[in-house]
Amino acid sequence: METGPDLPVGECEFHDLMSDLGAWPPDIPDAPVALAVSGGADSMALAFLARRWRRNVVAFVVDHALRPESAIEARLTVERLAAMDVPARLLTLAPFPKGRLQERARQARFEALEAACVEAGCLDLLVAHHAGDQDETVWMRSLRASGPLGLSGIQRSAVRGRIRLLRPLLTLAPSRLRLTLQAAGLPWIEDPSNVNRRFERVRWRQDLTLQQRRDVQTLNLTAREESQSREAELAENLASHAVWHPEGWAFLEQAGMNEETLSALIRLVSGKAYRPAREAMRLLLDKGCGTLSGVQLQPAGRFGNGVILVREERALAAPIAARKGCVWDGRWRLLTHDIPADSVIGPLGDAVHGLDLRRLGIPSAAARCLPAVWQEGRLILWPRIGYMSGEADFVWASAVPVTGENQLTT
Ligand SMILES: Nc1ncnc2c1ncn2[C@@H]1O[C@H](COP(=O)(O)OP(=O)(O)OP(=O)(O)O)[C@@H](O)[C@H]1O
Repeated sequence: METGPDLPVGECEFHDLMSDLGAWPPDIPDAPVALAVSGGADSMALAFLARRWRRNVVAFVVDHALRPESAIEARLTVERLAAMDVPARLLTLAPFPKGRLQERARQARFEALEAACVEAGCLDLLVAHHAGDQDETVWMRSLRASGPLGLSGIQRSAVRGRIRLLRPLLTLAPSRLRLTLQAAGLPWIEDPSNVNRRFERVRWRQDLTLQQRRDVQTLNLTAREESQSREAELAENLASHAVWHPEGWAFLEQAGMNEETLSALIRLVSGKAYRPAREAMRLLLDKGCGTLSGVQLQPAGRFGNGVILVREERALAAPIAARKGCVWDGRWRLLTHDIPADSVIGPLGDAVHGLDLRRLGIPSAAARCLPAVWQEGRLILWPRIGYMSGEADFVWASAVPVTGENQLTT
C-alpha cells in the first residue's frame, strides 16, 4: 500500500493505472468496459473514476437477494450510477442452496457478471479490490503457509472464463477511494458485514499494524517476482514438452515432468479453478501414475514417451439440463441452439464404442468423458470437438488458463 499523503485519486493518476493494464480498444458504444459495482465506497469510486477515463462504460450491480434490504440498496446504487452518467444494470441472483454461503455467493455473482459482460459485448470487467484487500489476503495466506503463488496475492489482471478481470485500484489505499468520493460529493452504501468481526478478513482489516502491513507488502513483492520467473519456466516447459488436445486431454513428455508443470496441467484438465494440494502432488509425481483432483495420470503408451492426463470418469459432474450457453463439468460449454427440451448433457461413456478412437487419436478414457446430449437415456447429439464431426458444438470452458497468471509486473 502507498505511504504517500492521503489525497483523492486524480483523473491522470487513474488514466496511468489503466494504461499500465495494457492497450485499450477505441472508446465506442459497441465495446463498453464493464464495472462491477456493489454500491460500497470502493466500487463507487471505481465507477466515478472509470467514467471520467472513458465515455463507454457499463456497470453491473448484483443483488444476491440474501438480505431483505439488498434489493432496495441495489436499486439505489443503480440510480446513483445513473446520476453519475454511468449506465447500470441490475442482476438479481436466483436463490442458491444452503451451506458454504460466501463461496457460493461469490461464484454465482461471478457467473452472473460474466454472462452479463458477454451479452453486453464487454471483454474486460473492472473490480474494485484495493491495497488493503491485497495486504489482508497475503497476510492470511502467509498464516496458512502458502507458497509463492499464494503469496503473490490478488492478481491485477486475470483471465477468468470468457472475460478478463482487471483490478486497477490494487495499489491504492482504501482511504483514498473514500476521499475521492467525498471530494466529488458522492454517496455510497456502508455494508454492515464489512465491520463484522465474525469474518477473519474483517478482524485483520482492523487489527493489522502499519509495520505488519509493510512486512506483508515486502513478502508480496518477493513472492510475485518468484512466481513470475516460475511462470516463465512453466510456459517454456509446456511449450517444449506438452501437447494440449482439444478433446480435453494433455500429453506430457517424460523430459518435461516436474511438479509445477503437472500441477498446472492437472488443474487445466480437471476444469477446476485451483491446483491440487502440494503434498498430494508430490506423491503422485513419485508414483508416476494415479488420480488427483479428478484427473487420471497414466503412461502415454501409443501416444509417446511420457504421460497423458485425462479427466477421471468417476469424478465427472452429474448430467445437467442442456441449454445453450451452459457449462457441464466445469469444462464444456454448449453453443448449439435448438436443443430439445428435457435433454441433458452427460458423458459419452459407453457410446465411445461407436467411434474409431485410433483414427481420431483420442485415448479411450478421455473420449468417455467427452460431453454429449442425451434424451431419456438415448444419445441424440454427438460432440463436435477437435477432429470429431458431431452435431453439438461444445467449446472448452475451464475457468482459468494453464499459465499467464502473473503476466503483468506491478
Ligand atoms: N453485489 C455486487 N455487485 C457487483 N459487484 C460486486 C458486488 N459485490 C462485490 N462486487 C465487486 O467485487 C469487488 C470485490 O468484492 P468485495 O466483496 O471484496 O467488495 P465489497 O466490500 O462487497 O464492495 P466494495 O468493494 O464496493 O466496497 C468489489 O470491489 C466490486 O467491484
